[in-house]
Amino acid sequence: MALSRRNKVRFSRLAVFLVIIFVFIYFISIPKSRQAPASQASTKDDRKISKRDGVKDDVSGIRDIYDYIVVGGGQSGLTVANRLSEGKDTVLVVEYGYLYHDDPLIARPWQPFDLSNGLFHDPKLMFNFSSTPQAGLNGRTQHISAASTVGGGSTVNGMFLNRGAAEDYDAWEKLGNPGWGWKGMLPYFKKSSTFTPPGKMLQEEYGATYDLDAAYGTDGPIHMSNPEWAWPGQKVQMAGWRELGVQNTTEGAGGDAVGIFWVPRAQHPIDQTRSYAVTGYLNPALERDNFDLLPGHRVNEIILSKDNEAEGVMIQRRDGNNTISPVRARKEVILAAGLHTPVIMQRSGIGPRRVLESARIDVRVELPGVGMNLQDHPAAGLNYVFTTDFFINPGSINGVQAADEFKRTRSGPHAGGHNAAMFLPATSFLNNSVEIIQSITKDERLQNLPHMYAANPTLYAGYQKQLSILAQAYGSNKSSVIGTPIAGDGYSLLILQKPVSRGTITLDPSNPFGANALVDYGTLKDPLDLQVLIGMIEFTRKWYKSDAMKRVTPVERSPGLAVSSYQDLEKYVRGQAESTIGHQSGTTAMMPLELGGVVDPGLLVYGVKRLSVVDASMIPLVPSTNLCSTVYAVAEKAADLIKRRNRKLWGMSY
Ligand SMILES: Cc1cc2nc3c(=O)[nH]c(=O)nc-3n(C[C@H](O)[C@H](O)[C@H](O)COP(=O)(O)OP(=O)(O)OC[C@H]3O[C@@H](n4cnc5c(N)ncnc54)[C@H](O)[C@@H]3O)c2cc1C
Repeated sequence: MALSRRNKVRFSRLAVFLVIIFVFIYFISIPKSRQAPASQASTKDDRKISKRDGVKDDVSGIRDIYDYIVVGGGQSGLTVANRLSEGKDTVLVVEYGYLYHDDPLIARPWQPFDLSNGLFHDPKLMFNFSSTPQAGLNGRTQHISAASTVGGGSTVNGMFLNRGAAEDYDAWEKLGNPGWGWKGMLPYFKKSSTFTPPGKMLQEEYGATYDLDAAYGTDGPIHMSNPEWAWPGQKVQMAGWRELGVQNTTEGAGGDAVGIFWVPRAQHPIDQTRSYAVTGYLNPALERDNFDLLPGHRVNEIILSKDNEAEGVMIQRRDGNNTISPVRARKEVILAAGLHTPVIMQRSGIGPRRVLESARIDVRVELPGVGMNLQDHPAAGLNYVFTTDFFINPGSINGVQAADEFKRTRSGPHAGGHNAAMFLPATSFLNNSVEIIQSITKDERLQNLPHMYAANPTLYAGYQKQLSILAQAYGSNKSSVIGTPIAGDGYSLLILQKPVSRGTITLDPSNPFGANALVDYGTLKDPLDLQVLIGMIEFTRKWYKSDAMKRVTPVERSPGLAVSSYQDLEKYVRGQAESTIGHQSGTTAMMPLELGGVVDPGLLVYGVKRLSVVDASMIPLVPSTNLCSTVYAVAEKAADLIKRRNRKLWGMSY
């Protein structure tokens, strides 16, 4: 039926009116308390968004429904999203941060050679808030070290791409997770990486070794390589450790991550630029029609059906617009929001009853473990000056010369930083290791746990199971409890790899949707962690006195040799140590429900259908290593598990 012109005008006015009414009713029906404030970002928006079609500016550019929605376009999120979009399934990644494709500091963070002011602390790339006061650190708060940009931690991290020892992953299996031991993880370490062996100079002059077959892949998305360059001081430092009985390990990435070994960097071997989730996983996915990335948007909560099925997510722009929009997922909602994964679950009514009730959130699924079991790698430092130093050393580099050398040769200090490390078993440096091992499983440990553990016996049960595994690890010479970079300078960063203290991440009950998460690292709350760090300080002082180290005539600047009694060292560590090196993990642990676990070995959240977790928060017990390559392997394995179960459910879609 043809409409007259006047009727056409009337009809379109009516349609516009109805749309306005609908939109108005929809948005006033979303309580203000479920909206985030306009922006929590402290810096101006100077992002550079790729013009590629898959990068969306706004919800108007995305579909109403996707097969998969990935919450968080950080390291694990991009990895999983790439693999899930390999076939025909549609995938949306919602990421709070922005995409900075062309930032030269991301590609080569070593250019200014001052990381204290550089990439790690660039506010545009990071979440900018602090932890709660840390009782174990004299009440000091800690800067949260977590990325908020596309690529997440892989965009900002130190590019040190090591792996834990086989026993670290076998511990995950022992915690009730078949298939997650070293044997189950190795194929995914390999799948995620392409390894280029160290060059002739590193091998001949510095003794760099590797074992290609035992450890590496040759066609994965992430490059692992070392520039043909090292600090001369590193040789001396390694010789000093050898005097104290520490052995060299041929290959640290093949399950034998104990002793002194060379560590490849997440670096492209040709141009020495960062190889990360954006270059390895995002860029190829952006070529596909079935893949969309929505940066600059925050997922507030998961949409749950009446019978607790994850149907989609509620998303909101990060900058200045309080509009909240739903997006639906046909197959699965996948949480990859790192530090914020437990908070998103809690906002959605999934978590410990007391936490949810204090924030007046309806309890949809009571899961006591959500936000508990927080682990990181706390670190303390010793500062020395080498009065007979080498040229060139990290303190003496001339930025202009180094930049010029890099331009000419693609080598020198600007070609890349740390490339060697030492990881030590407890028995190799602690005088009282037997006493410490015996005390690990004692009941006194329970007194140092976060008060929220008291509300649920499963949390205690899980922790006690972890302690029994930790006691074995502390007694094993194939598992390390301290790691330290071998960096060629006089700063010794001593990193505790197997803490027994635990922390929590919870929403702020006074403003669950708007305020920052409450992050309590629980650092050094348990005195056992302190004992181990102090034991390592003493061992490190011995090392500075070794014949090899005498060559550089080291003089201790801090804490200073006058600080030598246990009490004085305790004071020093509590006043100086840091809670985090960006390794927040464990808060939605993969463990059985009766051990306070949150996800099953398929990474599905207990009590919720079609909701999984794939980021570092699924780690039940933090491995003795920096986490980047572990996160890639977990996410690769997660993608296989997710594809497999959905293929069964939905029939072959590709
Ligand atoms: C400064 C720093 C240095 C590090 N150095 C090293 C190193 O040298 N070697 C190493 O092996 N490891 C290192 N790590 C650790 C490693 O990079 C991380 O463990 C890893 O990247 C974590 O990956 P993820 O996927 O779990 O989380 P992330 O990569 O942090 O991803 C989470 C993403 O979710 C987004 N997000 C959060 N909330 C929301 C929301 N509500 N809605 C939408 N998106 C959201 C965030 O913006 C972020 O991009 C470092 C980490 C940091 C922070």
